[in-house]
Amino acid sequence: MPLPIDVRDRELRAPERFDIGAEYRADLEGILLSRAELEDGVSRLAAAVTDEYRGNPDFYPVCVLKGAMRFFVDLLREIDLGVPYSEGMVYSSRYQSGPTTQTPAMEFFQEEHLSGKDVLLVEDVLDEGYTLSALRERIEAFDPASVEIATLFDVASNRQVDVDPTFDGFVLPDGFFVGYGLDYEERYRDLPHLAVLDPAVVDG
Ligand SMILES: O=P(O)(O)OC[C@H]1O[C@H](OP(=O)(O)OP(=O)(O)O)[C@H](O)[C@@H]1O
Repeated sequence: MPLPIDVRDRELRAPERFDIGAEYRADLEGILLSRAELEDGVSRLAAAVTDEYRGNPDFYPVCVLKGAMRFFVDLLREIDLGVPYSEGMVYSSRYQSGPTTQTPAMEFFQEEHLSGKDVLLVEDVLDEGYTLSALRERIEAFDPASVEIATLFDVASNRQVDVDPTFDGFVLPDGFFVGYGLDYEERYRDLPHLAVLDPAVVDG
């Protein structure tokens, strides 16, 4: 199956059918992608990234914290370029206490290492696009050789600014997703599946 995998029309499955605790199940409307389906998507992305960067010591994957942490580790575990390369990370958040901002708060680690590198921004979800647009602009100021994007999830219908991923895992419908790094008020990142949160949890 070619990437991205479009799951916009897929039906949710009942949380009771999955190996998750009752404390979680009560808060979920349903499961869109199981752990096994996520693993398969990550493997396909890893193969595509490997094909593109094989033998390139300037490959510089950057983890966009915190949401992409799990995806980043799982992706890199399956990438073997045959040469040593280095890795970076950036903390980025649009959702500080207070209203959502278009420009994320961001903090790079070792941004001087970006110069001359073939940067791959590794993101859990590309939604409105403000985050990756701002990150890319900031990275370009450090004179990298190239900047590409790998996202596991893509809510393409929500895009507000022009950002296209080079490596795109799953195209999602609009919805409030949690799991595999995605959170609601910092909870549910640890859920191994991708689920839709029950609106009652958000509405209180
Ligand atoms: O395309 P956008 O509409 O800008 O949204 C996508 C961003 O939102 C989430 O991060 P968030 O700011 O919630 O921080 P987190 O990674 O710590 O959850 C997600 O991890 C992306 O970085």
